[in-house]
Amino acid sequence: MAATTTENVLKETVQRYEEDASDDKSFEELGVDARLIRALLKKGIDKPTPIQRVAIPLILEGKDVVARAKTGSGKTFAYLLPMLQKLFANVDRKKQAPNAFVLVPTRELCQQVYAEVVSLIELCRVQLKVAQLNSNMQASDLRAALTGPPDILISTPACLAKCLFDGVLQPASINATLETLILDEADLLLSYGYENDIKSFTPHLPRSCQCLLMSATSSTDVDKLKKLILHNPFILTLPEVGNNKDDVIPKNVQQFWISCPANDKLLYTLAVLKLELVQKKVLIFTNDIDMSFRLKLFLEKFGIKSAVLNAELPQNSRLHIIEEFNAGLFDYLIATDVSQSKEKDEAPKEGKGSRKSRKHKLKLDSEFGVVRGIDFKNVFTVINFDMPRSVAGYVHRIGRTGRAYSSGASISLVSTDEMETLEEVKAFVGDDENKGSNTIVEFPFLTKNAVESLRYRAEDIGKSVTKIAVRESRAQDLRNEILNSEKLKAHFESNPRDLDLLKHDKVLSKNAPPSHLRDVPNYLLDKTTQEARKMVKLASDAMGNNNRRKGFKKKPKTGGDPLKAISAAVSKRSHKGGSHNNTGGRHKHKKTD
Ligand SMILES: Nc1ncnc2c1ncn2[C@@H]1O[C@H](COP(=O)(O)OP(=O)(O)OP(=O)(O)O)[C@@H](O)[C@H]1O
Repeated sequence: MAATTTENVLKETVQRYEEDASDDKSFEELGVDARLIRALLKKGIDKPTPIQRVAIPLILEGKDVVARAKTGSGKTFAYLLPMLQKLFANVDRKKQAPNAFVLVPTRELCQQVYAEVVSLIELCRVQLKVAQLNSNMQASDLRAALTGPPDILISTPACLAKCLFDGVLQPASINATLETLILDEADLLLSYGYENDIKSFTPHLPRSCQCLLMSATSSTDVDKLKKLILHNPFILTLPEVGNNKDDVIPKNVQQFWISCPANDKLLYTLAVLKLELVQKKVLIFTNDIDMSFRLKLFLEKFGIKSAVLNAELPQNSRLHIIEEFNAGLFDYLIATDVSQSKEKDEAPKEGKGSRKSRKHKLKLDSEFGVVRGIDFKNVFTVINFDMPRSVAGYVHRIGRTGRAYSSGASISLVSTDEMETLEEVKAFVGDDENKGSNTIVEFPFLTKNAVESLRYRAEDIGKSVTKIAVRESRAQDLRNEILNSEKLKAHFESNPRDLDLLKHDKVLSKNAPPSHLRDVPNYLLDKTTQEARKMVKLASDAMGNNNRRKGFKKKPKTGGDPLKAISAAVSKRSHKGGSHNNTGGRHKHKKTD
């Protein structure tokens, strides 16, 4: 009976907050500290996202919160802002352990959250110390990082467990000091094999510790964690305020698919990119590392430079590739989230905490960490060169675009073998064109003629990218990146902000790409294609892509719908009698080549 009453009270309060979320409340009205508001403004952020509107006041009131909101909805600031605000008010210099733990599933995410916290602290000019740990660190390094101790600790659960096991952190100090525990990407923590690690510190959490659990999707794992850590939390489910709860893909992402024979995927990718039918930056997903190199070598021959990102690369390189891509130093990134394809088939059975199963999971996990939860900045287009094997994988991939208030598009190349997955995706997101956004529809801009006009060149070049060439470049890239990684390690210790040291989109082909393949002559383009590429260029302008590159976040004039942006651009053009100042979305920014 008592439980039901508590539940009712919680439900009512959440309902009240969710109603508030649909208001256009400012950060100030949410009670956010003026220093943090100024810091956000410097980052180009002036109004909260729905999840921030609901979660921030609850967290500031000291409530335990479980927040589930779609990818890219701003969950990180939803917990970081109140966490920092709490620390601003109460810096305890005599403590024996950090006041706040932020636990995330991968090292990439540790780095991402760490960078965000450090940047907020610097912009606010407050004296808070943050430490980031990873399981590669020796006990002496861990001890050094925890000397002080820092106010905030960002780590994976495994590394925190290691600190406890090695006596680097004392359970009693945690019990005496910890005020806030945050589990970010909570839907992934258990599947990454961290259950025992989490169980190793939960007994030491003080009762007064505020616990927050953030996730993009709901799962039994999130429920399990909830039971393990939280008592009577406020459950916030905000896929879209007040809408269908399964609606986890941002509305501002236009989803397309193209039916395409498996053997023609290189050709179709070339057509979409070379004919400029999509806006940059572009993140391309493959299920296979060899295929990512094949695609890279192939595109190189046509003057399209790209970088590859996969779990095989050393950690420092991976972080640096993401930083460079985010900084706009190259436009095409080919990522392989291999384990996503293995997830269904190979993941060990749940609940087996054995060393063997942990090891196996961690291997998969490091691969998974390449993509899940990573905040790739200003990606406009996601291309599924290979279809992901699960709908959840699809949701997370597509979630790399359309972050916060920006818009984006996705194109999935679907072979006959992959039709089943497409059907599952369609069943999940819908495919009714009349329903407008948030459905997956056939890509309207790529004509058969346009594809065929490139076939001869593509097949010719495709043949030259042999298995041996792929293997050699993969090995070469790995050697380069291992070398880079060492340089990076040394360099970043003294210049953590320097991005310009190394290039990741280097050409790997032994022979320079033939110059005649760089441009597509106009006679090869049919009328529809010429119109489509003009529209994409204009849309790119209309959506302020040039500004985004410089780090501004500009809300699209068309409310975030790229197709609307296209029509807006077209009508603007016809209004001006066809003359316009066409910068064409081709950004003039410094590249590292
Ligand atoms: N209020 C805001 N206005 C504009 N941009 C924002 C706002 N809040 C966050 N962002 C930006 O939106 C992007 C996505 O935010 P974040 O990484 O927190 O999303 P997320 O919900 O954690 O996504 P995922 O589930 O994929 O990890 C980031 O680049 C962040 O800087």
